[in-house]
This record gives sequence, structure tokens and C-alpha cells, in this order.
Amino acid sequence: MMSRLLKQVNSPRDIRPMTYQQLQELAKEIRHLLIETVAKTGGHLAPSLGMVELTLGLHKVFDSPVDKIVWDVGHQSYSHKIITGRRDEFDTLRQFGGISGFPRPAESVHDAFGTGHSSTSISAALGLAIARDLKGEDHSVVAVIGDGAMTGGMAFEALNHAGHLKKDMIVILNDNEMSIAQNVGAMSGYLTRMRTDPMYSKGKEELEQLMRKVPIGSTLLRLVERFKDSLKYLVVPGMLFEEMGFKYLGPIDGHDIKAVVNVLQRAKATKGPVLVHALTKKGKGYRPAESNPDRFHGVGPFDPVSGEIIKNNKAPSYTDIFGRTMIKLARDNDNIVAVTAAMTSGTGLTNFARLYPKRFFDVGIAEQHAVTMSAALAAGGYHPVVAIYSTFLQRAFDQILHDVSLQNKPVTFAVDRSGVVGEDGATHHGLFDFAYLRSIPNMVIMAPKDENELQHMLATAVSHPGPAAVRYPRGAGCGARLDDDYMVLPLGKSEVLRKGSDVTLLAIGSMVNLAVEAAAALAGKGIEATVINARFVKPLDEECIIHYAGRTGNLFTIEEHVLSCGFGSAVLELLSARGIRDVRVQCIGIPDTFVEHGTPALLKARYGLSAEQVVRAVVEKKAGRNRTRRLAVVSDSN
Ligand SMILES: Cc1ncc(C[n+]2csc(CCOP(=O)(O)OP(=O)(O)O)c2C)c(N)n1
Ligand SMILES: CC(=O)[C@@H](O)[C@H](O)COP(=O)(O)O
Ligand SMILES: [Mg+2]
Repeated sequence: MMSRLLKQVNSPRDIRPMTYQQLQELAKEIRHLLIETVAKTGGHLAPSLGMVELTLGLHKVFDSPVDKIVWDVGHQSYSHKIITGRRDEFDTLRQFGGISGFPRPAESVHDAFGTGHSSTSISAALGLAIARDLKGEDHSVVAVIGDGAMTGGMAFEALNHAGHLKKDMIVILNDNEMSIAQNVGAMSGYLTRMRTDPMYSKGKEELEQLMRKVPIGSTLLRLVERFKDSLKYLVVPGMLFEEMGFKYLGPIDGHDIKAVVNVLQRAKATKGPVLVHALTKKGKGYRPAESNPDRFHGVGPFDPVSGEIIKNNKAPSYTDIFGRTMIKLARDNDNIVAVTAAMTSGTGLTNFARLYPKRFFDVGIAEQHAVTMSAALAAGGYHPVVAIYSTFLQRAFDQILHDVSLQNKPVTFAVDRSGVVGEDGATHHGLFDFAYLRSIPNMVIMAPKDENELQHMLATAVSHPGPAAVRYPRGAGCGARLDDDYMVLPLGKSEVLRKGSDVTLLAIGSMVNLAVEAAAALAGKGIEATVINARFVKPLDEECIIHYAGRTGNLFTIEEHVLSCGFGSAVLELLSARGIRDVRVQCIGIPDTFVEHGTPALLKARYGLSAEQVVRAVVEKKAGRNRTRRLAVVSDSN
């Protein structure tokens, strides 16, 4: 398809002189580029397809980068990227060295605020509005937030504060009646009523007309004035937002560019906080995505003509095995319940939800609430398994500490997407969980070497009378043979997989098989390695570690996690506490940096996490030559 108009758009200013007809044509060209590109790169297609007209309207009315546009989550910002000077690089979307799948200020001045996690946009917009006013500047600030992101507590904290401060700012609520899948809760129901109930959509207008018709100074006007507020509750859409201090405009059709431009111009001219309610369709303009919006929310490569997703015949994922194990555990123990925060399918709980609907809770994008609610479920005699991605669980640190661990409640954390997740990049890698969990008393922390061990660790966690976390990676498992049934592992006991007298490779989780591979290669070079599958980060298998570290005199810890405060740090703390100084220790893991986007294999190799690089590190160490290595080495105790 010839992108006649899109070719002329090198900056958002280029769309401002366009007619509505041209903008509609441009929307088609953008959709074409979105579909063609994401079919190759994978990415958040359905959310971005639903935002094309709203994005064009935004850039027609506002003058980015002077005016600030803040995207919530940022997964719907692809058209924004295309029209803000990144059209020609768009084919590098989510590829290593290419443009990010989320807004990044380092990438463009048009990305006013970095994002990836949900429900931050209103807080960020308010901060920018306050900064503007403190500096005496004059520009607009706009937050774009979805109805799913609106279920997050932070969004309400920010609405509450923004209404109080009465700052000039605009919130665009992009309501497509969906989170990743079905949205959760009362807010979603409220928005749906505004969409569908004719009384809501006509009520405000009619009330205003009535007020205009009643003669000034009449008893009737005084009466209407008196009851206006109560009437509003009955008929005015957006009353909830109005009560929070926002002027509510809408609902409008978010695919009608003219309507979008009109309402945004009105919003721009309005003093104080304004909320624009736009109705859109997730996946708009691409039939496979319209009819299957959750499948095309975040999608891998697919055939753009048929919409068929390209299958890879990989082993079942860790997530699949988690889901299957949960069903077995629930079958055997009535006390087990499952909790997720808007990620039912992502965490593998779809079948569990179908089989045990009363024991399954999707709380919406509300990780903090999920954790505290689970602590209380445990107080009430249940054993909740809270399945949350590592990166999103960061949000709930205090709830894990204050509500679960301080009260020593039996809650299992299924920490999915740990380690390097790949193309979602820095906002989504799960590289900090050992660190934030390890610091909390009472917490047991495990990481399986493969999907078979995952089922045993889950069984171990749910049989433990206190908090326990099992962290496992995104994507395919190792193809390990699955034991027919799960078993409970001894707490704090590791597994010695190979014995050798020259060096000890002490690995955790996804790095264990890599250590086994490295040991085999080292044997070929005449270096005999002991390989230990640590299994537990907390409690550590102290005696085993000390024994083999002492026997070989050379210890390598290997983890897919940042080195600061991670597994290697725990081992160093142990050796230090025991006064062991005659072991040469090297910790391999991710250095003190944020890891970019790219394929997991590429990113791991970039940070020294491949069998060959481990072999090289060991050989260099044995030869005493490793002091120049930078990336993979933080501690070198000898
Ligand atoms: C804190 C946090 N939890 C979960 C997610 C995963 N997530 C990304 S988008 C999304 C749904 C967002 O729904 P909505 O805001 O309505 O946007 P839509 O996809 O419908 O355009 C979820 C749950 C996240 N990014 N951040
Ligand atoms: C935008 C977002 O946060 C999610 O859509 C995330 O990208 C999902 O990741 P998975 O593909 O690993 O489920
Ligand atoms: Mg939505």
C-alpha cells in the first residue's frame, strides 16, 4: 500500500493542516503500517489499532513536545511513535537497538514520560502540570489512560489529588471495554452504563436545556437549582469524575476524528482538570484483532493476511506447567485459592478459573490489593497462590512485607516472567525479585531448574506454613520430563548434580542447565566442576555451599538477576559471616544497569549469561587472567 500521506508526516506539525478526510486516509495508512510491522516484530497490536484516530486528534489539537502527552502503560502509543519522527525506524520496533515498545524520553522529546507499568499517567501528568505552573510556563498536559489502567489504585490517588489542586490538565479515558481481556469491577460497570444507557448519554444535555428554559428568578428555577445536584446523580454521565473535581466531557466516539478534535479543543480551553471519555474498539480496523482482541493484545509474529499466529513447536511454558499444577494442587487441597491482577491468561490461570470459579480472583490491575487481600485470605484459613509477574510484583513490596511476611501468613507468590523477558524491555524484565524478596524476614525463595521442578516447588510452597515465593521465567520450559505427581522438597536443600574438584558452579533457576552445559565443556578442557542446583535463595543450603566451595577453592555463582543484593550476594554474605576467606568467589549475573529490549538469548549473551561465557570466565579465573572482565563480574574476592 502506498503511504502517500504518511510519507509527508515527519513531525506532528505536518498533520495539523490536514483535512478530516486526509486524516481519515492517514489513519488507514497508519493501520496498514502497524499491522505489517507487528506481524514481523510482535507487539501490542490491538491496543495501538484502537488508538489511531485519538492519536491523530491529540496531535492535531496539541503542540507536542511543548504540550506534554503522557501515555498510560504506553502499549497503545505506536501511532504516536510513527507520527513523531519514528516512522522510518518503526520496523525496528522492540528489536535490540531499535525503538522501544513503550514511550521513552531518551528515544524522543515527544515521549514526555517513560512508562510500561500501568496506572501511572495521571500522577505523571499532574506532576508535569505542577512543574509547569511553578515555572510560570503555559502549555497543556494530557494523560491518556485505558479503562483497564483505570482499575489501578494509583489512578484514583492521582484523580483525587488533581481534583483537589484544580490544575489545568486533561485526562483522556480510552474506554474500549477491555483490559487485556475482560475488565474487572465497578468502574468498568459504571463506564459501560455510560456507554449504553441512553438516559446517561442524553441526560446532561437535557438537564442543561431545562435549566436554560426556566425563567430567571422564578420559584421553579430556585427549585431546580436546589435539586440540580440530586438530579445530576440520576442523569448526568461522568458524575463520579465531576465529584472528584474534573469536568467530564463525553462519551464521544473515539474513532470519529472530527468529534475527537472538537472535544479536545473544548478540553484545551477549559480551566481546571478535564476528563474526556472516548469510546473505542480494541483492534479497530483489523478483523482478526477486532474479533480476538485479547489474543492480539500483545502478540508474536503472525501472518498479516490471515491473522494466523505463527506457531513454534516449543516445549510447554513454565506458565503452562504452573497452571496445570495449580489445578492438581486445588484438586487435592480445598484451601487453595488463586489470585491474579488482570493477567489470568498471562499467568496460566484460565483453566483454573474455569474449573474453580469460586476459588479464583482476578482483582484488576491492582497488585497491592491482590497481596493484602491474599494475606487476609490466609488469615481466614485459606492458602492463596498469588500469580503476578516479577516486574509488577515490585509494586506490592510493602504489602508483601507488612501484610504477609510480618504476620507470617501462608501465601505463595508465583513470580512469573522472572529474569530477562525479551522484547518488552527494561520496564518488564524481572531482574529484581531475589533482591526485594530476600530482604524480607520469614520469606522462603525458590527458583526451579526446569518445569518439572517448578511443580515440586509449588507443592513445597503451598505446604509451607508461611510466605514462600517461586520465581520462574517467561516462555518455553526445557522440555523436561514431568513427574506424574508433585512432591514436597526439603526446605533449604540444594541438589548436587555433578562432582568435580577444580571449581564449583553454584547456579539458581534458569541458570542451572547452563552450568551443567558449561561443566561438560570445561571437562573437555581438563577442568572438573562441581555443579550445584541451589534451588533455594532463602534459606540457603549453607553446609552444602561451604563444603563444596571449600573443597574446590573456586566458587562461581550464576543467576539471571541483578548482582546487587541477589543470589550471589547472599552467598558472599554467608561466606563472610562464617569467616571463610580462602575461597575465590566470582558472581555472574546482570550488572548494575537497566537491561534494554531484544531477544532473551541476545540479552543474556550480552551480559555474560551463556555456557560459553561461563566456561571462559572459569578458564580465565583458573589462569588468573579474569580481572579485565567487566560485564559479568562484580565480586572477585581473591
Ligand atoms: C502494574 C501493571 N500490571 C499489569 C500490567 C499488564 N498490562 C498491560 S496492559 C494491561 C491492560 C490495560 O488495559 P487498558 O488500560 O484498558 O488498555 P487497553 O489494552 O485496553 O488499550 C495490563 C493488565 C502492567 N503493564 N502494569
Ligand atoms: C503491556 C504489558 O504490560 C503486557 O501486555 C505485557 O507486555 C505482557 O507480557 P507477556 O507477553 O509476557 O504476557
Ligand atoms: Mg481497555
